[in-house]
Amino acid sequence: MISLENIQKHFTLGDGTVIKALNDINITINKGDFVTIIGSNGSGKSTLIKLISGIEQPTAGNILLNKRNITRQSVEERSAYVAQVFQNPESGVAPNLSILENFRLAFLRGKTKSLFNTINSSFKNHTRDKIAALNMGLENKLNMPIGMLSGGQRQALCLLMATLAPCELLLMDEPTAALDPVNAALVLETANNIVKQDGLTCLYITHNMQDAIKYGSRLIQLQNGTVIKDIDKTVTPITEVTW
Ligand SMILES: Nc1ncnc2c1ncn2[C@@H]1O[C@H](COP(=O)(O)OP(=O)(O)OP(=O)(O)O)[C@@H](O)[C@H]1O
Repeated sequence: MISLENIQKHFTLGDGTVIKALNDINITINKGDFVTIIGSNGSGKSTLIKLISGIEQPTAGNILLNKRNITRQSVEERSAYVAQVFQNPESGVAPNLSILENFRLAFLRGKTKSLFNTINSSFKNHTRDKIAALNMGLENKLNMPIGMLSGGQRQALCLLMATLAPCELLLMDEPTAALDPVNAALVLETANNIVKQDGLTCLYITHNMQDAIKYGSRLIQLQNGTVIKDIDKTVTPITEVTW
């Protein structure tokens, strides 16, 4: 589905120092893959995700989506098929808008925002049902500003919102880093269910060894900007992960 061909990403600092964040990455991610990405600090995980979402552009190499070259496409253009959940639950929400209004904005991703004020009862009921499935009791707080919720509650909603509009690729960069273990597990289970139900392709960065073992159908390990492991977990189940 998505291929990274001979990807390099270098950052040049103010003093001329060049940081080689990614070196000659060649990966093909197939439709339906749930790829867990691990690696030590600075190994290039976030940079890889940013290249796929379009936040960063590669220094060299190409990114192909269904054989179409999207290397120079903007984040906005890619938002038609890429959904992203960030590490910080503050990101990706408008804190002063209500839960319902945030869901409306998410639903309108890639469409005209002039439809923002057309929240009808059907949209409200649909949103309530989706949120009720989280079992967090948030379906009764649709008019509450989303900024008043806890980090875990917000992150669970971010995940639902990210996948509200049709998308093919879900990118998650340490989505549970700011959460306690109970909320982290809830968010990951929600993600896992959405990925399976909607048949999404997913890239998920984690520093948590247990999560790296438990979630995903494939595991990629980066080190110093290169891929050092690429394991199909459906063929070779993993019981241990070392950084
Ligand atoms: N905008 C930037 N400017 C300069 N250097 C950068 C920039 N973004 C990333 N880097 C550098 O690129 C390398 C890879 O960074 P990246 O954030 O991708 O690593 P990571 O594996 O996600 O790390 P972590 O686990 O700590 O989040 C690091 O050396 C980092 O300092």
